[in-house]
Amino acid sequence: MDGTSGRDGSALVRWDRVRGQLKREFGEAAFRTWVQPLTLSQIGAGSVRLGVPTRFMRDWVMTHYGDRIRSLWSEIDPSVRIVDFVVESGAPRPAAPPAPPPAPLPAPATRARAGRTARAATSDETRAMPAAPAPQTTRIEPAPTPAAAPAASTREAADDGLSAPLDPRFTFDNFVVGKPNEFAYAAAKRVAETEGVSFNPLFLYGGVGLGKTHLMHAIARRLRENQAGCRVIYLSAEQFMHRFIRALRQQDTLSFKEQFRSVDVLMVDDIQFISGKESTQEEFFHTFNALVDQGSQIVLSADKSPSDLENIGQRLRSRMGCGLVADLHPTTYELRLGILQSKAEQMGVEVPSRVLEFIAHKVTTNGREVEGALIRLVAHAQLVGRTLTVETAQEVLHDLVRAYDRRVSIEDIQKKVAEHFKIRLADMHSARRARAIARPRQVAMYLSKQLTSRSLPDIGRNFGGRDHTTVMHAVRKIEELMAGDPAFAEDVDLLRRMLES
Ligand SMILES: Nc1ncnc2c1ncn2[C@@H]1O[C@H](COP(=O)(O)OP(=O)(O)OP(=O)(O)O)[C@@H](O)[C@H]1O
Repeated sequence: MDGTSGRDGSALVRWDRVRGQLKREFGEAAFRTWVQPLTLSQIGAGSVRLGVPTRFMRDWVMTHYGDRIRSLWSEIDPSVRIVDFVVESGAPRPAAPPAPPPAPLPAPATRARAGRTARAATSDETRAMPAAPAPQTTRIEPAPTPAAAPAASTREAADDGLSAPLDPRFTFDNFVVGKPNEFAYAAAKRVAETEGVSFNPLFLYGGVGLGKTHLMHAIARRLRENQAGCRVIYLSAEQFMHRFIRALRQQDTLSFKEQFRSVDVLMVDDIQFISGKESTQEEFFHTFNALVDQGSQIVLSADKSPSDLENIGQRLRSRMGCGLVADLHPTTYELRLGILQSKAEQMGVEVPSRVLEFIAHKVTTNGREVEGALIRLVAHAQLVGRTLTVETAQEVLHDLVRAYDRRVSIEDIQKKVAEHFKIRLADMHSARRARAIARPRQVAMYLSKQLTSRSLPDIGRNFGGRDHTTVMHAVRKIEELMAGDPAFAEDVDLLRRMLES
């Protein structure tokens, strides 16, 4: 890389064009938060180096915008094939808090998937860089095509062009196990750690963002690590279909069949994608049968159980359901908290436990959304130099919290608690002090504090005009009782889960 001639006027013009296009595509707010702080550090033969102010920001930009930045550079200057992101402490930080909220949450499937094609630079690549200060470099290269696949520097890359890259964060060690996913986790581990076939197929299913892809990647990685020579192919059903269509177009279905039928483990993610796509289903059905017959392992994931998949032929559905079907249930508070702790650790940031608890209470959908909320909060705090507090979280995540509060109201909580403890709803507002009445009322106040973002005085008003200190006392009392009495804690937790579902 020629650092001296690097930042000439024409390079800056090209960088401006890339930035202009990014702004049009991602919008003003995302641009201001993520693209504006990048600086053109160097440009040389075939590569561009961009400076990023923090490591966290580098990871986020690389995952969410890296591929697009690289392809825009290549469009404007076809000689550019590599874009490096380098943490440079001197790179500008945005002067003012970005308003509106910093960045869009990653759009469920597409953004996240696009991010997964990026890979961290290997130490060899980093050594090849000039001696310029590049302590934390991450590089985006074009996804290898079969013809141009580089000599494998990672195991994933070694697996010819068939397999999709594996996200290095999606390992068994990073998967948080709780009641909702313990069965799926155990089944996934069994497949990953058994030589030969376990359950065929293993079919993992569950709603959006509950960890199916994470488990699939973990299985593939573990198999490759532990079983040398085992050919493991992991790809999405969409990629399977595109490969099939390409083979049809190139009149090369024979080698397509050979490729897919010679693997030891075939893993196909989001199999619901082939709903209504009859030729792909037909081809997949034959591949499936051939692999089962020859004793290869198959692992599939979907958003529904095999029997509930619509527009997939009956015979394929029944084949898919004849191994082990394991579902991932919606997350609980504890699981979300565990996921948040694990993600914060992976991001290398210290987040106060009260903040993590706040997110786990307020963002109740799935792993992807809680992670998105955490990233957004940490990015905001880092970029505008604020400390991570519950108040910051309340402010930065206000849209998510509001959406949640619309779902659970104090009235819902009162009704559910009254029903559960068999007291009259009117007693939530009454002045009666008998313990049989006062305790459920305290539970309802506690849950109102946990499950809504209403203030203490506001909660008090909804309980017969009580004072905020009464609510505070109720919250403390219930926390104390829960800590000392597991049966009571379970009861309160059950109520919370019913309200959250
Ligand atoms: N139990 C868990 N432990 C750790 N991380 C989790 C867990 N569940 C979900 N996640 C995280 O949530 C995010 C979304 O998970 P993943 O992509 O695996 O979801 P999915 O079930 O495949 O969703 P989709 O159906 O949308 O593809 C990932 O970052 C993943 O690491």
